[in-house]
Amino acid sequence: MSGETPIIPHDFKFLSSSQSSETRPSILPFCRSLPKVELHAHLINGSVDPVTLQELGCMETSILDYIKLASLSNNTSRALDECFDLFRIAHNATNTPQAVHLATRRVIEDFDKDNVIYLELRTTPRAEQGMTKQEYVEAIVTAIKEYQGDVLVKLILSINRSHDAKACQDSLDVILKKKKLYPDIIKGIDLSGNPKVGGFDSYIFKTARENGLYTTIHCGEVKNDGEVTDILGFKPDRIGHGNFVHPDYGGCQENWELLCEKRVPVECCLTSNVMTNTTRNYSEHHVKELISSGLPYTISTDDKGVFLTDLSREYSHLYDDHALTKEALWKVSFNSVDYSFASSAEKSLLKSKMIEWKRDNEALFK
Ligand SMILES: CNc1ncnc2c1ncn2[C@@H]1O[C@H](COP(=O)(O)O)[C@@H](O)[C@H]1O
Repeated sequence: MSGETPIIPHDFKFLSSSQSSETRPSILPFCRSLPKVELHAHLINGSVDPVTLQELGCMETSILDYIKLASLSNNTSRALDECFDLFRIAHNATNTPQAVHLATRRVIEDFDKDNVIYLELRTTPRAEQGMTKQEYVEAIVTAIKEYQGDVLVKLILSINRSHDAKACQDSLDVILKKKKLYPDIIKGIDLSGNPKVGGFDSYIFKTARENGLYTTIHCGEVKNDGEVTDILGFKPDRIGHGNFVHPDYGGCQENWELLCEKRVPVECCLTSNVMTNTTRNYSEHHVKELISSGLPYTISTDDKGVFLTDLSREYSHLYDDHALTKEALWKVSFNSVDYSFASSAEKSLLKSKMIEWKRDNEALFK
């Protein structure tokens, strides 16, 4: 790629670095070397980075559009809708099994470079002209199986909440079929998509659970108290975002109490929430409430390609904006192993790796 025009202009202003207080700037190297666990990453639309889009033949103007939220001020109520408009860009660039395969490989390599030791990717089975939903999933599973590096990779298949009942049932059929074929890779089912559209259909998730899939559901990414009650009542294995649960953050007391009672781990995506304007800023993010109440949570990137972030940067915000110690950062990653959909044997192995890393890197904690 040398000699080509850089995709990201040199004067590009990254929202995540300009908004963080970054009082102790030296934390990023620690976060980089920390072995990390990523549990909430949307594969194609979201995690594919600008360089890979270029490799896939995407036009430069589209690539700049794809990352425009990372430079815009987020104080617009359109930010979340704009984000969903942008997702078509990566979809257009990945409409063959070969492109989906390459995109998956590159996303795994990116997380590998960031010292992620366990990665759960999630994606919505998608049909295109010349590609069925089954072929789409096959291309991703093949890329995961071929990958030879150090990251343990699992797949969560998503249902898009904006799709009609027939399309959701069709996706569920594909998901259950593929789960039977690849039980060690396909571990869970997710509900995602524009939170302002569609809803939670408990039947789909009950059926998935009965068929041995773990469940994670986007919940309270925008205010919707009734839906949050239904989702928490279902008690998924994890929820995504959870911004609008606590009454001080636009939710309600009943739902907060339900979360405290059920202790469903929350996948927190700070930069994504700041950029889509579903939280005010990093330091006022609702993770603050989860930390002070001792509730289970994990830190994730959501859409690292769109928001120009990575998991190390997300961890650095816990230190800079929520005053967590290095020891506490390590514990967040360590605890995330328990919330993952890995097998017991895999969890033990991951935990041993983390304990060993800590023992070998005591000096970094001083
Ligand atoms: C910003 N917060 C978010 N909230 C809800 N759903 C999101 C999301 N970010 C991404 N997605 C969901 O993931 C899809 C892209 O990945 P795949 O093409 O399936 O791999 C998007 O189309 C959307 O449905």
